[in-house]
Amino acid sequence: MFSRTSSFQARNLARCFSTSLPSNYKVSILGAAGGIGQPLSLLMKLNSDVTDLALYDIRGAPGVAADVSHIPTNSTVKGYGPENDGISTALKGSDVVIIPAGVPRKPGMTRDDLFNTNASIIASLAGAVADNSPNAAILVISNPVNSTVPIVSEVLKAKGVYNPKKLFGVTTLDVIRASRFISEVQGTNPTEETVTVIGGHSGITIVPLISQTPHKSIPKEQRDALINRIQFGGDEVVKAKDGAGSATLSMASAGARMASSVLSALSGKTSVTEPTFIDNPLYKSEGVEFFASPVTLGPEGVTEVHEYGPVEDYEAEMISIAKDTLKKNIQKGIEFVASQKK
Ligand SMILES: NC(=O)c1ccc[n+]([C@@H]2O[C@H](COP(=O)([O-])OP(=O)(O)OC[C@H]3O[C@@H](n4cnc5c(N)ncnc54)[C@H](O)[C@@H]3O)[C@@H](O)[C@H]2O)c1
Ligand SMILES: O=C(O)C[C@H](O)C(=O)O
Repeated sequence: MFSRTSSFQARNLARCFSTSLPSNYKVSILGAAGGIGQPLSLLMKLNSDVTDLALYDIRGAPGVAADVSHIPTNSTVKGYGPENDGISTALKGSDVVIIPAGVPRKPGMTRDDLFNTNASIIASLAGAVADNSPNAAILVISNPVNSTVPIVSEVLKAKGVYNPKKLFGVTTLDVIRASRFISEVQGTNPTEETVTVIGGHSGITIVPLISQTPHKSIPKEQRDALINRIQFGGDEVVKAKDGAGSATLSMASAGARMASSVLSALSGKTSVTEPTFIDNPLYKSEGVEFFASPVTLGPEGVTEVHEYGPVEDYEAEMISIAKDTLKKNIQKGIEFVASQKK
């Protein structure tokens, strides 16, 4: 399915410059009027690879579109609601579809507690993507990512349009948190810190590989606290927002970074390596169908899935624990779609 490499030494963001082709892409955002959707719409309006921005939400998208459309960049913006089958028009011709639609956590909830509400939202949006933009790259932000990505995959399979090279669970927020948090501990510049984060996107399934950074020798107590903060960074924001939702602005920044990498690779301008939660060939023999690995992106989506490389014993143990939880989360998504067919 994908090519693979035997080890991954490069940092999370390796860019190999090739030809510079003009880009001309349509991007749709589903859930565009939400806490993530609005700043993400703004950031995609600022992306020069985008010429057509379609904003869809069950409420409020035309207003967001009117607002963002006044920014003088080279793209047109249109907003769509559910009336007149707005989602079909929004999706038609899309090269990239970004999905932050769904409910966020409140204090005391896990991401898995969102499953009952978000699973059906995601399944229905995935069906619309399959019908209207089957060749688009799909970036799933809605939680629980460990289950919503398998849901999208099952829906696309049922519609006969599944391309595993173009389905991405967005785990970039874990990556940017890792850079920020490690720089706080080490007193360094966060823009120069890169940490490979693998596994999934919830608590113990988030595995930052500190041993592959220049800071592998930080004292164990400090290191454990750092890993815990990266794994549970989402809870920090949920607690601070005190019932008003979860991370939106940092998430928009992370989502825009991932979307920009995908767009840049689609155009053949750059080949970028980013960790992302994909239908992963590397761990299927262990029963783990999806796993976030560093992935090189190209004009057809995923071109290479990288092994995570050498890790220390404590990290190997974390990876093993993450895989056990991931198997259950993935199965839950698959079973949800199967139950809808009955
Ligand atoms: N992957 C990550 O790292 C990450 C980070 C932060 C948040 N999230 C998740 O992203 C999701 C959105 O978070 P938010 O803070 O933007 O929530 P929000 O409530 O502010 O916005 C969600 C938006 O989705 C819209 N929506 C609901 N059902 C829809 C449907 N069927 N079609 C189109 N739009 C629909 C709502 O109208 C709303 O505007 C949550 O599930 C949250 O847990 C993921
Ligand atoms: O924590 C959440 O529920 C939102 C998001 O997944 C995050 O990591 O911030």
